[in-house]
Amino acid sequence: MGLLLKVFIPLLGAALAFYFYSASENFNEEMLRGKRVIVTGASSGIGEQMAYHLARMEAHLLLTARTEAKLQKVVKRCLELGAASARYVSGSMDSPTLPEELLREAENTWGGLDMLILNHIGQSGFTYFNGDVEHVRKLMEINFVSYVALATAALPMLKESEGSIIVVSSIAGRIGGPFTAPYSATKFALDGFFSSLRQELIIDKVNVSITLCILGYIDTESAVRAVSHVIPDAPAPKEECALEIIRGGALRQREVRYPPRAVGSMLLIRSLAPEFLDSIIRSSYHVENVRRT
Ligand SMILES: NC(=O)C1=CN([C@@H]2O[C@H](COP(=O)(O)OP(=O)(O)OC[C@H]3O[C@@H](n4cnc5c(N)ncnc54)[C@H](OP(=O)(O)O)[C@@H]3O)[C@@H](O)[C@H]2O)C=CC1
Ligand SMILES: C[C@H](CCC(=O)NCCS(=O)(=O)O)[C@H]1CC[C@H]2[C@@H]3C(=O)C[C@@H]4C[C@H](O)CC[C@]4(C)[C@H]3CC[C@]12C
Repeated sequence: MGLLLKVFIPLLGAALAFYFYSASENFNEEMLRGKRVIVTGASSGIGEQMAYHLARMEAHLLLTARTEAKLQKVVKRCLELGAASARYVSGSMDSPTLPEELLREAENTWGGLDMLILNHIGQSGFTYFNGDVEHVRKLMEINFVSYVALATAALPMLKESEGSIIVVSSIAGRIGGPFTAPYSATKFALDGFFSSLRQELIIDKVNVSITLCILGYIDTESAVRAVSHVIPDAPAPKEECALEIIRGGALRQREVRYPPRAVGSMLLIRSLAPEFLDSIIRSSYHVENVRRT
């Protein structure tokens, strides 16, 4: 039984994940040439790396995040890398007016939109839930409600272009591990909303694809800072992660899993033996290093 769980099931998961989600055969970077793409949370981490890949692919870019100075640098680099055009709108996604402002900018500048990449997250710690309900409310607004508002404002243009919505989520949006209760809730909510919306678009014969990205631990500065003292695993590279997200979105896949083996194995074990998975997660963390707030 031990051998079955440790070796066979992860291998089977990896094989199935490879079969269902491998996209390398059909992807061509020219698919993105001249496309009009919005990337949120583009001032750092995975969002920044997606902007650089899209720039090399000669897409038109509209980037957003709060920090103007960082966005200016990312836009400059995108233009050096070959973006067809690159601009930004700065602001916080807890503002209810920013989604419409951003989509108005896309309409005025480009007259349409091909791809909306929803990637930003608000600040949250990796720690025990301390009862701060106001934090949960605010994080829901930034990590979930603003995604809904952005997709809603973008849909008329995406219907016109038969475009794509890419939603960056996490394994924490499928499996509730410890120390991420508010964050995990926002990511579960994304799955519920966008999976339901996908069904409605299909029923209405609207050709707008929705790709949900289920990511494991990635080596962005903020993630490593938050968890490296608790999680001993090596994080996966943000550059490759960013490319896999774009690839999956361009191919209109329902789901992207990255890193595929780790994420696929966890999801498979959870469906077969959820309590066993919970205990593996608890025992693999250095819980003694978790700082209470
Ligand atoms: N790194 C990881 O291990 C994993 C990441 N993910 C997901 O990947 C995505 C990117 O994560 P990652 O690159 O690590 O995150 P980062 O912390 O590196 O980047 C977060 C981005 O969001 C922006 N942001 C933060 N607060 C706000 C706000 N209030 N309004 C608008 N923008 C905001 C930040 O810019 P600024 O501060 O300038 O506003 C930044 O551009 C997220 O959706 C995350 O859930 C999923 C699983 C694992
Ligand atoms: C705690 C991280 C969020 C850090 C943060 O606040 N970022 C915003 C900074 S900013 O406002 O200044 O821009 C979490 C972000 C991603 C999480 C990781 C994840 O989603 C995958 C795993 C899920 C599992 O359930 C727990 C471990 C994870 C590696 C998880 C850890 C917490 C994050 C790094």
